[in-house]
Amino acid sequence: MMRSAAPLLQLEGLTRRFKARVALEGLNLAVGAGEIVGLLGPNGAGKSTTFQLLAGLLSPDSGRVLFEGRPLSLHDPALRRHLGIIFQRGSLDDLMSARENLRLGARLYGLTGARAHERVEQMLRLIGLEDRGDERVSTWSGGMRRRLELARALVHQPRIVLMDEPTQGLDEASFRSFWSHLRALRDAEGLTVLLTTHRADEAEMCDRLAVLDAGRLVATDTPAALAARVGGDILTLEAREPESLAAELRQRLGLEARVVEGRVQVEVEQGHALVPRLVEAFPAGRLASVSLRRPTLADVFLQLTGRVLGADQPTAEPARRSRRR
Ligand SMILES: Nc1ncnc2c1ncn2[C@@H]1O[C@H](COP(=O)(O)OP(=O)(O)OP(=O)(O)O)[C@@H](O)[C@H]1O
Repeated sequence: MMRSAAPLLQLEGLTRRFKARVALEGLNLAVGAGEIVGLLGPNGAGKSTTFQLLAGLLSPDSGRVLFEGRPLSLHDPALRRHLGIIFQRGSLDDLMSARENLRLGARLYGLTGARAHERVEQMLRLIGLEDRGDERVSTWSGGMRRRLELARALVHQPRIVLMDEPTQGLDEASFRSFWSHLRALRDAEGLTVLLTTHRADEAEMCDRLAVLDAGRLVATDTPAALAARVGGDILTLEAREPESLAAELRQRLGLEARVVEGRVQVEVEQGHALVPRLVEAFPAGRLASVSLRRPTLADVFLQLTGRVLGADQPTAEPARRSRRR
């Protein structure tokens, strides 16, 4: 499918405070037609606030949202019908079947009769649940429900779908299945997607990411370009006394070592060359294990903000020099 770079959705200087607390500070972001863009950040970064501003559940203190260059007002149904929304808590009616949920979704947007029927069946097929459509959704697994949420958000054929933490709580298999259906729908319907996430694996699936930290945009780029900002490899060392090991790595070997969630982490150019040196420098009693891997988006986030993605607290090493670039 061809993707155009012209922005379908534009966020301009979006700012929202809750009393003295700034939840979002001057967010600028353009989302092109056909793109899957992820807002990535830990708890409290401002993702849900952004989502609520877009969904029309909150109004901004300043800034605006444009859809195809036109300001998106909270109460303009003509524009709002171009949006499909998946809330974090979900909006399915448990007492209804999947088909009934989809029909209700269609009716809310004025889609009835044969056209509604056709669209409901098409959506059930696209999410691979056409055989289960008459079952009550209360009996369904979390993964099946999330796929149905997706179908329900898209039943009126919106141009863009907003999803707040769409795969929260899903296991690996359901996560994969949700994303393969989302991609298929994007290709089949020319859909544009803006989602929030604090999962590094989900962020990897997006075409482009906007990294948020404490209400501010700290980077926007493709996942690959962001990952490339962390040069080389990530070495993770397990030790009984991680803090003292990190200090020694810094002093003796001049490495940029930090403690992340109880393990020592080092970012190095040539990880495999360093492993034997480490094993030699530190006797077996001090070093329980050494592992080497390529950087993930969680490492990128740590480098950009000094914070662990998915955690509420700063890393256990506040004294380290700031790595904000
Ligand atoms: N209704 C509200 N009243 C007061 N403070 C709020 C409100 N909503 C959000 N905040 C604050 O604004 C900041 C941003 O919150 P937001 O919910 O947007 O973060 P988030 O990135 O979505 O986090 P999470 O992943 O936990 O949902 C936080 O400090 C939060 O406490």
